[in-house]
Amino acid sequence: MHAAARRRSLSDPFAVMLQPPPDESPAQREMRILAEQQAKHISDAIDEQIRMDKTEMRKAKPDVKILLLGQSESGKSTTLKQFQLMHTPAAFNSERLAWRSVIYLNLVRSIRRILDAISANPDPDPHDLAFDGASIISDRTSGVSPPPQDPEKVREAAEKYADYTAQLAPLLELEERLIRMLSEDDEDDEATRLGDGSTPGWSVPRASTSTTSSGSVSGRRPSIHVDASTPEKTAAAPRRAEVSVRTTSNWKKALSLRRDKLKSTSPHTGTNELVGWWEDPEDPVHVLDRCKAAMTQLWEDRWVRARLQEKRIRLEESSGFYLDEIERITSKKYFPTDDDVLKARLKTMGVVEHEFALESGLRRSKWKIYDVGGARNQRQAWAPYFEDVNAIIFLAPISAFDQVLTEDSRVNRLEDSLLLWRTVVGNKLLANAAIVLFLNKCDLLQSKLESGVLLKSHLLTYGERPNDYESVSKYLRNKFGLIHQQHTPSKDRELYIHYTAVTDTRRTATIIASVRDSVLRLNLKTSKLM
Ligand SMILES: Nc1nc2c(ncn2[C@@H]2O[C@H](COP(=O)(O)OP(=O)(O)OP(=O)(O)O)[C@@H](O)[C@H]2O)c(=O)[nH]1
Ligand SMILES: [Mg+2]
Repeated sequence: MHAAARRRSLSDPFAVMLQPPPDESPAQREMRILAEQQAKHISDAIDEQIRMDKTEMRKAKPDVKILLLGQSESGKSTTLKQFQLMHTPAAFNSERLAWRSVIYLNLVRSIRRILDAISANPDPDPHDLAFDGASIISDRTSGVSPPPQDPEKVREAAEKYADYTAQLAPLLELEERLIRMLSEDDEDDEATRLGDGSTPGWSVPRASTSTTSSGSVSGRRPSIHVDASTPEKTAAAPRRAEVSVRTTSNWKKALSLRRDKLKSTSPHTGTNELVGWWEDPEDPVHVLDRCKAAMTQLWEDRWVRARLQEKRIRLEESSGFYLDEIERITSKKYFPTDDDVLKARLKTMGVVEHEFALESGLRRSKWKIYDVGGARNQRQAWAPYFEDVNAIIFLAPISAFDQVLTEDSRVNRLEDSLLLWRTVVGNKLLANAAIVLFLNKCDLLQSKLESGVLLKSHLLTYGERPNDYESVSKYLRNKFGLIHQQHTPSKDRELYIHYTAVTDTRRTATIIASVRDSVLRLNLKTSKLM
């Protein structure tokens, strides 16, 4: 309340009572004026405090709350990285070095996938089916036993496998070490509590870890762990399971700060000096450097490529693919580029919150963006965030039409995306939220179609339509659009659809700017209506 409004009028009985007495002496008058001045001073201070509190409150409340939704590997965290690159580049840069370990881990994992694939006695791994883009149709008919093998070929395969495994054994040890490094600041009880990722304790917003644009973390400690939660990922081979991260900041900090530990005592001055990580004999880069030639040989081996093709393993289309750049990635002074960081794959567990200040025209707005885990056992954590969200960015990786889910190899990824989309757009809590659909991984869709993979083999309703990028992308756009139209609880809600490849910085920057403007425009319209 303003001070003037608190001053009492003469009709106020208290004001009448407080009127100066008619026989007031000059000394009394002076005292009274002083007291009134003090009271006014206090009253003004209170008013100022209230005004400041209001401003603070306005500051604390984000203008826009956005949820990134979509199945696992749809590109949610990559989209968030693009927001960071555009709006908090300093924070992105400060975390760049920490991504090195994830990139190494992705590279080592690709090598292990090849070794598994060429193994003479392969251990059937449902992840590989999901990973290599095996179609749901071919999976369902794969009960046929393989033709009898030529003994000479079997011997050759066994020799090759033994040879490569011996040369690359240090990499397999390095994989364990990298996982340990990434989870070093994890707490035992936390890791246990996380369990299968469905513990109610962290599935509600309150329990989420809050990260700000500058990368600071508040709330619970993060944890990175090998996700052995899904049925397929049991005792078979925990190393095969994907490495996941509950939050993104502490591990980044821990690995960036590792640089500070790299001090050596100078032989000349006797003082501690900061040195590069490559001077640290324990750094993973040395193992990678030693295995560089064997890795390159393995990846370029035509016999190996033929085995991968037989098993329909298309590593080039997989997440965290760096095999074409072994030389650069394993060099001693390797420093991840923007593209390397965007390509790095680390599965999200739980919900991660990021804040951004976005400029649009002359207006600066505060955005909170929530990145969630998209795997099936993560989805129950989404609903508590629906309530007052302003917009949803839903990512549907349309290149995945011939792939199955990692967590359930019976389910086609496109089918899962369509069902998930239907649930999201039909949700009443989201009736007032703007819906933005990213038909993502368009780059992969294009190369997949060009390599001859037919959409109609996986999506029967596609029929005899042409199998080119234009026709397929348009068809899928219409399919998603129609589901929205049929299931939306508010008929006049606008749907914004974009064809995206969120690893492409230039293209995504334009799309993000357009999303920002649409969301702000809608927000303004809604607040005027209220
Ligand atoms: N080529 C290509 N790769 C992409 C694209 N979008 C994402 N990726 C890659 O796909 C992988 C998975 O992306 P993420 O952003 O980690 O997926 P997510 O949706 O956060 O997955 P969860 O955390 O498991 O829910 C990463 O290695 C990305 O670099 C794209 O449009 N094109
Ligand atoms: Mg993620």
